[in-house]
Amino acid sequence: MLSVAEAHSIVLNHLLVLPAEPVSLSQAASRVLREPLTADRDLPPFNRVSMDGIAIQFAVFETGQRQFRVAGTQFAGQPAQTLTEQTACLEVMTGAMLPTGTDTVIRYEDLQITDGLAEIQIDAVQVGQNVHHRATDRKQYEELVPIGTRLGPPEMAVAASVGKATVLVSKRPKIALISTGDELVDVSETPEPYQIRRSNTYLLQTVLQAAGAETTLLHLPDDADTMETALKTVLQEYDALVLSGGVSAGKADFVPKVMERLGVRQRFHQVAQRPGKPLWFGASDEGKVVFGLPGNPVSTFLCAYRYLLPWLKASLGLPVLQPSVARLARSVSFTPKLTYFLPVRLSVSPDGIGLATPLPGSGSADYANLLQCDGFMELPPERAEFSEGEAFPVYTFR
Ligand SMILES: Nc1nc2c(c(=O)[nH]1)N[C@H]1C(S)=C(S)[C@@H](COP(=O)(O)OP(=O)(O)OC[C@H]3O[C@@H](n4cnc5c(N)ncnc54)[C@H](O)[C@@H]3O)O[C@H]1N2
Ligand code: MOO
Ligand SMILES: [Mg+2]
Repeated sequence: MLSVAEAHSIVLNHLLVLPAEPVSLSQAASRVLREPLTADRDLPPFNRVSMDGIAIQFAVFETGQRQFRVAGTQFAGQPAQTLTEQTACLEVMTGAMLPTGTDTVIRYEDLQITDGLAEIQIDAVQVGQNVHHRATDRKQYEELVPIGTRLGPPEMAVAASVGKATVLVSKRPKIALISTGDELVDVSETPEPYQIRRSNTYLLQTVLQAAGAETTLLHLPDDADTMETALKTVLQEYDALVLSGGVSAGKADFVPKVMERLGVRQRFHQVAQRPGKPLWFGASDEGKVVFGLPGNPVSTFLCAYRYLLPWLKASLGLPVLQPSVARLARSVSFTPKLTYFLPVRLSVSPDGIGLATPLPGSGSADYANLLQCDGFMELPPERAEFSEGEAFPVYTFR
């Protein structure tokens, strides 16, 4: 049976190829850049006054002069004025252009202005102080944000400041999230005693939307022909399908068979792991990708976090999620020769070390257990005993 690392690597060999599309900047938050952002002007574009006060010529201050006649006021949003009389000054406001003929700004806090005469009350003045000089942050044409960056708050601010009203980004992958199972009813329905409400697709939607996918929720019964007919259309309309349920050994587990009929070639079925052993993965020759996640909710979640999310991030050109490392807060035994994804609660010990406390629970159908869970610790298959204090990788989702 395939190892976790082998399955992960096969999944990452089937990334989506996403076209680029222009979107207006107001719709671009969290999208992934397909063009670099470059400075259209120097940053800052002019010598910018950075404190409210007066602008003077430093050479005059150096001669010992402390009183300067106020010759006018330079506000932000105006072209630069010129100080014609060298021994005078101009009042200047933060964000204004530094007036021509001046080079230094003294704050109001360090002055007294009486009857149009400003008296400087400090001696420690540096030439050029309180001026944010043109091009000191970045030069015109310099690349500010490279291709492949996700547009977070600073990137959005930079895009706006360089005039990108429209920005080229990766198209969001269209992913269909499909629950399967005759026992499943809609969230709005009252289940019969033999039914439950479907929950996996809501879990999947939360994982995938946050990472930038456009998702649609669908449901199919446990009937191979109905599934085949419906999925034929779905495959044409979406970049990828994520099914939950119908992939293990039951008489109503039709997903692998239906996918084969639809020309989606199986790349693997079953991974040496718990939970999630029945995981199915396939791709069509046209590049459509299908994840068949095991239906038990904890398996669905683990597989979504360990395989689907890295695949989506890599398809978007984003860094694939890296596990953190924590120490086991108590010893654990697990004898099957499978990678064991242990649900844990994370905390920090008094000496600053990350601690993972195993959560008791009744297995992979116990989705209520996830409410207390911060992540899954990945314990390797070749061992059965894991001692308190040993460190292992943890995939966290909080
Ligand atoms: N003989 C074997 N039986 C099973 C095996 C096995 O290897 N041999 N594997 C077990 C494991 S591990 C898992 S996990 C499940 C996987 O089952 P399927 O992927 O075939 O899923 P279903 O049979 O359709 O459902 C399993 C379970 O999950 C519930 N479910 C399904 N979808 C949803 C949903 N959208 N929301 C909430 N709950 C859902 C479903 O009601 C079932 O209880 O198979 C084991 N069996
Ligand atoms: O993946 Mo199954 O969830 O081990 O029960
Ligand atoms: Mg089944």
